[in-house]
Amino acid sequence: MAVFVDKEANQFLIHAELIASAHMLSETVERMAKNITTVLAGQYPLVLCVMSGAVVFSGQLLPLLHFPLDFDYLHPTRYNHMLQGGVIEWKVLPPAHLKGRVVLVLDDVLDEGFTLAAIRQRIMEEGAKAFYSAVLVDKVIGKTKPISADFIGMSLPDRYIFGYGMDIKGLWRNLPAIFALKE
Ligand SMILES: O=P(O)(O)OC[C@H]1O[C@H](OP(=O)(O)OP(=O)(O)O)[C@H](O)[C@@H]1O
Ligand code: HPA
Repeated sequence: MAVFVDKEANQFLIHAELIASAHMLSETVERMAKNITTVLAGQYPLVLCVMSGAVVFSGQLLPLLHFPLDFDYLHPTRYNHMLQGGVIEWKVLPPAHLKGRVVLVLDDVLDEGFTLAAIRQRIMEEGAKAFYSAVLVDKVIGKTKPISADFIGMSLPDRYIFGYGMDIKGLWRNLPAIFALKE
């Protein structure tokens, strides 16, 4: 099993192209933290990490937000180890203590936008006072999306990306940079 996984994982890396380096990502997250601070400092927001893809982004961003906040997570999934999205399945729903709060949702990638739109709908239905979203990557897909993010790290072309929290068939969330398969 481990040998088979190693082989598949190495094949992905051999055919990968660097899209955003660790240095570029750290500068991007610093800039986002400044923008988020300008808008949300003093509002005691509830910050929600969208598991699993936003785990690295959230972990890097949080220590740069120097104001009081609460932190929790939610887990919808739509890709489930596939390269194309399907129906949204809620593995973990947004927490009940969001009622009356200013909520900031952190996600790794805004692709077709269905996941973030479903998250916003659920959070507003549960009684949040205001909804903000920050995405590390906004993909340029040439189609109108059902939602746009309030804070965007970088726009990238419509290619499947992985690393920095994002998986390719469940693998390589642990890479420190963002890669895409060579075209
Ligand atoms: O804009 P969309 O096309 O809806 O896609 C974006 C969502 O897809 C990914 O999650 P995924 O379903 O892969 O869950 P995971 O992070 O647990 O793998 C990603 O983390 C976003 O939340
Ligand atoms: O390009 C992607 N990479 C990883 N996860 C994703 N979820 C939507 N698009 C992507």
